[in-house]
Amino acid sequence: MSEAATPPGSVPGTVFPPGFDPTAESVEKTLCFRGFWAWFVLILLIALGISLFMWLLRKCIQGPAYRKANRIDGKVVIVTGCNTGIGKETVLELAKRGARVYMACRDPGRCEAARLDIMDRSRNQQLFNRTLDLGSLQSVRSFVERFKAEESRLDILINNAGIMACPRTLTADGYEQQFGVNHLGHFLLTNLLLDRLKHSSPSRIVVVSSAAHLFGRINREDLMSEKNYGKFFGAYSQSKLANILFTRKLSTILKDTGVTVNCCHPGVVRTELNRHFAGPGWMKSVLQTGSLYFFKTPKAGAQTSLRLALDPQLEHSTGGYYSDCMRFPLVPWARNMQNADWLWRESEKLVGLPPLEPPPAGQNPTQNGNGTQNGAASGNGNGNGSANPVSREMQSVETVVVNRS
Ligand SMILES: NC(=O)C1=CN([C@@H]2O[C@H](COP(=O)(O)OP(=O)(O)OC[C@H]3O[C@@H](n4cnc5c(N)ncnc54)[C@H](OP(=O)(O)O)[C@@H]3O)[C@@H](O)[C@H]2O)C=CC1
Ligand SMILES: CC1=C(/C=C/C(C)=C/C=C/C(C)=C/C=O)C(C)(C)CCC1
Repeated sequence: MSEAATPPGSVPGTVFPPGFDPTAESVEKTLCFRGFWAWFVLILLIALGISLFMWLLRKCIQGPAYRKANRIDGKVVIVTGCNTGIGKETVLELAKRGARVYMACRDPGRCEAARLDIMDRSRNQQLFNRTLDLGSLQSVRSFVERFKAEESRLDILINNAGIMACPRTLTADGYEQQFGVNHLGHFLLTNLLLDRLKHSSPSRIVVVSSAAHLFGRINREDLMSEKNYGKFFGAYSQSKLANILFTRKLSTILKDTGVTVNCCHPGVVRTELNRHFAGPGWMKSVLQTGSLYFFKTPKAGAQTSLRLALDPQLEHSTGGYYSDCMRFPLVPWARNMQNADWLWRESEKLVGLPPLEPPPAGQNPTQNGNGTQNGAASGNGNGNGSANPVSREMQSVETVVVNRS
């Protein structure tokens, strides 16, 4: 038997099996990554993959932006709670599009700082600093009175202001703070402005609610959370559910008037809404760091409000709930019209507005739904010495022109 041939370059005497080509193998080996470079490339590829994934995830978290370029030159807009957060970004965008914006804030100093900043960035001088404390029905009335003296029209009202998970405190009128500010203050404000909105139709109301409404229930027996106060899952989520029921009821009241009303969840947004967070410092730090990546920016959080306020395609859409600029169906308890009716009547009494509709048969018009007399929740201790704040409001209703036709 003859031995296999020894190819040139191989160690003399080495025996190779038939068909084996050692030159080809050495070429192959030089093409292969090994050692440091192999690891370097592998790690680089993994890092690139992770970065791409994180970039896509962040894009998804930020959600879609309102991209239509329509302008609203000269349109009159009110935005509540807009010295910071989502409200400030909303005003900035509206100002860039030429709106005349009334910035309705509780702290005139903070409002002025925001107004100057927005004027600078938008080159729009038509921004006005107006004081509105939604935790005081008197402040709401004063704001409306001044606004009506200044403007004969109102094209867009954005009920944005909000307070979350604070310790149990009361509004100036003795109502639980979150229900009072997030729902009742806006309820009165909107009702007092309806005549201007109707006069300016087509016009729009945007209500900034929250996905927290999913945890909410309207607690007819304890609307002011006197017996049981849960900061987030009780009072805040109830107030945000109230925002939605208010939107639903108002959309039926405003049918065929040319005034639309929609509500939204802005997403989880990195703002000052957490200011009452009382958890441990380490948790705050973790959230602070995580939120840089996993929360929306205030600008991204403003996009759904902006679409509801601006999109010509939504001119006739009303009564809807939106998130990430899209309409979403509501859970049954957020479209329960019996609850919406009850809450509407109850809110009328609590803010001292005359009833829009007659009370249901068998109910004393001076009684609220849980059988107690009208007025702040009993024993409210409102701290301003007023014995019956709502009856005082009832009186002052007569002094404010309430055109609800
Ligand atoms: N951030 C989030 O993840 C989410 C926010 N939302 C909703 O978005 C809205 C905007 O919140 P966001 O921007 O995040 O929060 P911020 O706390 O950053 O802004 C809230 C605004 O509301 C104002 N405000 C609070 N209380 C009153 C009051 N009594 N009268 C008038 N204005 C008041 C604040 O004024 P001041 O600075 O003077 O206190 C501030 O301007 C709220 O309705 C909130 O419930 C909903 C879901 C998630
Ligand atoms: C505590 C804390 C934060 C977390 C805020 C959270 C968790 C907000 C959630 C808001 C929701 C869910 C609102 C719904 O309406 C921040 C901003 C990261 C800053 C650092 C401290």
